[in-house]
Amino acid sequence: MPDTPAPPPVILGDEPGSFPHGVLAERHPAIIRQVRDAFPYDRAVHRALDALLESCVKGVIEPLPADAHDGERWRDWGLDAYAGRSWFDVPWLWSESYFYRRLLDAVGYFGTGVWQGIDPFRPFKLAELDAPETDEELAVLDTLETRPADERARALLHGSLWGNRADLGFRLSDAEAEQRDAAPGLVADDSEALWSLLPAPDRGAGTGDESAAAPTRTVCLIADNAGRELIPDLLLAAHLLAHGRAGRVVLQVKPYPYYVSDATPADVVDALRKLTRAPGAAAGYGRRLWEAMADGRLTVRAHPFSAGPLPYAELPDDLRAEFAAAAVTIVKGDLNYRRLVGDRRWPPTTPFAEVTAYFPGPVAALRTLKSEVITGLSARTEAALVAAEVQRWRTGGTHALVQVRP
Ligand SMILES: O=P(O)(O)OC[C@@]1(O)O[C@H](CO)[C@@H](O)[C@@H]1O
Repeated sequence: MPDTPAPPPVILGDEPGSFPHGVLAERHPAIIRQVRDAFPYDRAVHRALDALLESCVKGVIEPLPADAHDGERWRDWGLDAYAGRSWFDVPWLWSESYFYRRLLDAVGYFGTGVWQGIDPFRPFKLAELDAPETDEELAVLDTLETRPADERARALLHGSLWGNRADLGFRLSDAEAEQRDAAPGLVADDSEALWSLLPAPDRGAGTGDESAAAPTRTVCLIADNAGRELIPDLLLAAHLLAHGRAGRVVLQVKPYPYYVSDATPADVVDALRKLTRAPGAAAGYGRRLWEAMADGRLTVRAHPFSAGPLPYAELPDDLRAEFAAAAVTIVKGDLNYRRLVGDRRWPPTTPFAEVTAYFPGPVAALRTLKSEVITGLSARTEAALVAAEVQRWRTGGTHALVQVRP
């Protein structure tokens, strides 16, 4: 049997000065401060936030409270092995996920008191949804109305891709991120392979009702951020449904607030309301999506694994079966990319198809580059990026990719 080389090391946060270390040592304390200032929390919450702040920079990972509703799940996800160790010495992906779980505990999200179920990130998400930039982006839909369907499809795909820059956690530790111009061109672009997985029906042979053409084709869309990313994701979903490229879209969101701006079911509702109340063409998209929710062509799922600390190689059976049955699973964003390829120090030219071979069905990644993990670059692209930016291209959020494994 041929020897399979061992995969490269998993990323930890233990190297001072590195990007992952900065997230644990600086971004997490900043998130605690921001959340604390955004609500009139009581003394118990302030004390719990103080304790989390102390623990996450100087302390060790502590177990969940004995009565935690998801204690067993987190034990299955490795808590027993990591409890008592420094946040910096365990897989970075795991540390980050557990931080958000602990933050929700600290603010009483899972408790029985007054703060139960209150999203600590909601004020930031709403501010973004109401920002003039969001309205400007929606107004662009009016100019697309008269364009051919294929051109509209490509524009909406790019809208969804670049929407991934709208990540409130990222902007917290990189305040200039939004001002930096996006780099023209993608570092990898398999968008044609994506479209060939989702062919538009042949209009000549059709009944006139294009949406009837692909009744059985399901697209799974693993969403990332709420607001200015989720809206273009929903617009893309609406287009796929309306033009018969998909008969059904399953939108996977997080079951609870996570990574500051990650979308939850409540955020989907906010985004749909925003669309239906917008002027111009946007309202039509909103109305069609509303109807699609009602008749089951658009479903929202919030699986616990979506906010789990593990790579997708460890998908639970039910999700595995869902993705296996989909025409394609579209995986949005940086964190989901890390989970898809494994949060490891891959040489950038490692083939994307190789590292995602385990995925149960066709998969497409739409991501702006905001962390060090990368696969599937050509040697030429990597060399050009390094020549221009040393390693800054990996984390600056200015580059993007569409990678597909059919
Ligand atoms: O998944 P997203 O929203 O595109 O990005 C998440 C992110 O901002 O958070 C992580 C660091 O905390 C990185 O993976 C990335 O920079």
